[in-house]
Amino acid sequence: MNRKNRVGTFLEELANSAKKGIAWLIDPDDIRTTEDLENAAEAAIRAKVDLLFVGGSILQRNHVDQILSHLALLCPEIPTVLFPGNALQFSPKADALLFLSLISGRNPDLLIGQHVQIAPLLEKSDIEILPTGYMLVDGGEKTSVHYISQTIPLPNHHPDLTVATALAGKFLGLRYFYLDAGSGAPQPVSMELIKAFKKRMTEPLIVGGGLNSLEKIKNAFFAGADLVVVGNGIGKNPELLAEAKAFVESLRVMAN
Ligand SMILES: CC(C)=CCC/C(C)=C/CC/C(C)=C/CC/C(C)=C/COP(=O)(O)OP(=O)(O)O
Ligand SMILES: O=P(O)(O)OC[C@@H](O)CO
Ligand SMILES: [Mg+2]
Repeated sequence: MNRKNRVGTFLEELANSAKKGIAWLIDPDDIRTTEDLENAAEAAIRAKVDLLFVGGSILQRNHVDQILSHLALLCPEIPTVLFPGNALQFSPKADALLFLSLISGRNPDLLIGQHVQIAPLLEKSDIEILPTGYMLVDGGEKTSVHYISQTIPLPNHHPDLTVATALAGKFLGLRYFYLDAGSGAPQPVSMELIKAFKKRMTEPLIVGGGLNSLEKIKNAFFAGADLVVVGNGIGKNPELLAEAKAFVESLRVMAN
């Protein structure tokens, strides 16, 4: 087994420098034809996104495997990262897997259950495994993840709870953290929460949910997010990816 460490190294590099990254979350349900996928790959290459996340809370059909195989041919230079709502979405065709544990919740199936189901397959694959503390934050509205996970999100304005949760995750051995306000959240994760995390934690921080404008994305970065995930915002404004990436590039130039 030759397990790579490309995505983890990239995330750690972001956390240990002034560099920032952009991931595009592709919802498999939005990919209906080969043309949809070709267009997505072309847009990802044009915008120079750093990572392609693939997954959803639930899927209408499971063609994740096909999507990942095609993406590997269409844009081999952009790593694909599975962002699974459950073990059914696992595919060894991705470059990496967010091995999410929903540490903001108290649903044992999403803390350890789904993980046990998939562990033997993971051992046999050479996919990169990213042990990730996934923290759902109240984004002002109930989203699919709230409903599917049947958990209560962290309050968006009580940083001590988020920091305590992240610290517990770190002491359990989790190496990456994801603050998510949920897909399409009216209010993204607050700058206050992101800043509080970054003040106490050195681990890479992924932030997503409701980041549907350049201003919101910038705020997440200014507060300290290392990698920003954008999903639904792209459907409404296809230029958002390129704009966000251009902003990230300008920070890179300033840092050098
Ligand atoms: C480790 C493995 C294999 C599984 C564990 C899975 C866990 C813990 C998941 C946490 C909870 C969860 C359901 C996360 C899903 C996150 C996700 C991919 C959200 C994407 O957005 P959607 O909620 O599908 O958005 P739309 O409603 O816009 O389609
Ligand atoms: O679709 P959006 O709102 O960008 O959210 C992305 C992702 O963080 C949701 O889990
Ligand atoms: Mg979805």
